[in-house]
Amino acid sequence: MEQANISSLVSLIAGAAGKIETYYTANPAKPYVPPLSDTEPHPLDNEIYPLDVRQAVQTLEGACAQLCATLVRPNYTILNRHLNIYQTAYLSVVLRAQVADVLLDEPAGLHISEISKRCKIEEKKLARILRTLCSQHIFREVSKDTFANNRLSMLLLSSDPLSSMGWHISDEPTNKSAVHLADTLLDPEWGFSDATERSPFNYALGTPDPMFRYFEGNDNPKAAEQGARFGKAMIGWNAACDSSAIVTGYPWDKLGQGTTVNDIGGGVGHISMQLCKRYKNLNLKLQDLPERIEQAEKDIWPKDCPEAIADGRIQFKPIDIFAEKPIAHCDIYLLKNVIHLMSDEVAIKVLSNVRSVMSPTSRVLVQDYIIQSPTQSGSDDEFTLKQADPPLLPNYGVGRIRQFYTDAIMMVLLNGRERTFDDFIQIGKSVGLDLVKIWDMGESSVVEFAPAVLEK
Ligand SMILES: C[S@@+](CC[C@H](N)C(=O)[O-])C[C@H]1O[C@@H](n2cnc3c(N)ncnc32)[C@H](O)[C@@H]1O
Repeated sequence: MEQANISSLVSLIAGAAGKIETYYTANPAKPYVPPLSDTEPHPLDNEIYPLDVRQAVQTLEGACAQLCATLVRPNYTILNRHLNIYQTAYLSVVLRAQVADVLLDEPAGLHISEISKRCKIEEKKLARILRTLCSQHIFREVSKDTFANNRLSMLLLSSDPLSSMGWHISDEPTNKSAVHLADTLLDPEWGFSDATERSPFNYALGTPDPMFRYFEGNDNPKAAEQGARFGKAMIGWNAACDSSAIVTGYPWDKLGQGTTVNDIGGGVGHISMQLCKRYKNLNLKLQDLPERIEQAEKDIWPKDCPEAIADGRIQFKPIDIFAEKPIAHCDIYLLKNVIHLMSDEVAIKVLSNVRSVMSPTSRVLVQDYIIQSPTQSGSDDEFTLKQADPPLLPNYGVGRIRQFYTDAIMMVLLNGRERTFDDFIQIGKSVGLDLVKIWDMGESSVVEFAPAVLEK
């Protein structure tokens, strides 16, 4: 009779927790793990985790979840999963009512009557919502009916870009579209279509425009506001998922003076700007839809990186990647969190447009998740990501769940998808690109392609 391996999971948890604690205690400025009640940032909060610490975090989250799923009665667990919907609904309320902002600079907390007055939500209802979130370690009930911020609720402040991502997920467009996922998939016409404009987003919002077109906001101020909010949201996403790791995880400094990097679908240029500031050998080009490029050129870069404009190290050029070719003969074409927006058919079209303007020495860098299977898939090698040790699921289970949630976001909003290693090889092959290397960025990965060598 096969038995669950409880003690191995417990020791994985102990080992991973110890490793993370050591990482904190080695920090010279604040050599301790801050308590949840602390509202001051810790210097490590926005540091990119070293790979071994990242793996410890994934092991901790994966093993805790696997241990609970194993030991706790199944009907407890499944019922709680169904009830998760209320966490999203409650987060939406506190974001919209800006509760964290109201509690800012109130270390002793505020009585619910005062919070209610300032947030314009009925007192007893708001208390129930806050108490539920406190029980999930978001906010703190200091004494009965008096609430304060804590380490987690500080990330709900309207000034924090992650709160923009919270709005994007818990409100329109994501939440409303996700509610219609089952309807869309069970619709005999919509469910079997890979067309971008046949996604649950279009089903739910009743618009024929793909989400990013909709975000351009033509005659629709609400959509334009959501689009601008999304630009900020991506900054929060990148910080939370360490996806800026590409800034230090790829050998940019080894590239020659004047290397041109075209950040295609680069949004307002959050990554380009970091590359520009850090590596003086790089010249950047930023291409995105007109609205984003205008925001970048007129608003963001003059404020945050005027020196790049003065030195002519940044070029802004709008593009519709579905219909146009990018600027030709760049050394590097970076598509970060862009290819996953697309079905295979569209991704092939976009990448073949890129391929058609590449020089023989150009490279394409695609940064997305590489989907890992929950079943063992041979041994780790230079082209695969490290698998977890048993009894953990080989893909770390809940420890790497964001790869699957991001895949869900793509399906719901755009009929896009995250891809496996084999999917990437296949897509590359079909447009004349050969795989050079997989760069493990801790959570997502960078797939480097070069023009395929033609066989004589
Ligand atoms: C998920 S965001 C990624 C932004 C940025 N690369 C990053 O990782 O922070 C996708 C970007 O693709 C852009 N995009 C979507 N459709 C596009 C199109 N047809 N042409 C050009 N850019 C597009 C969006 O405006 C958005 O900035």
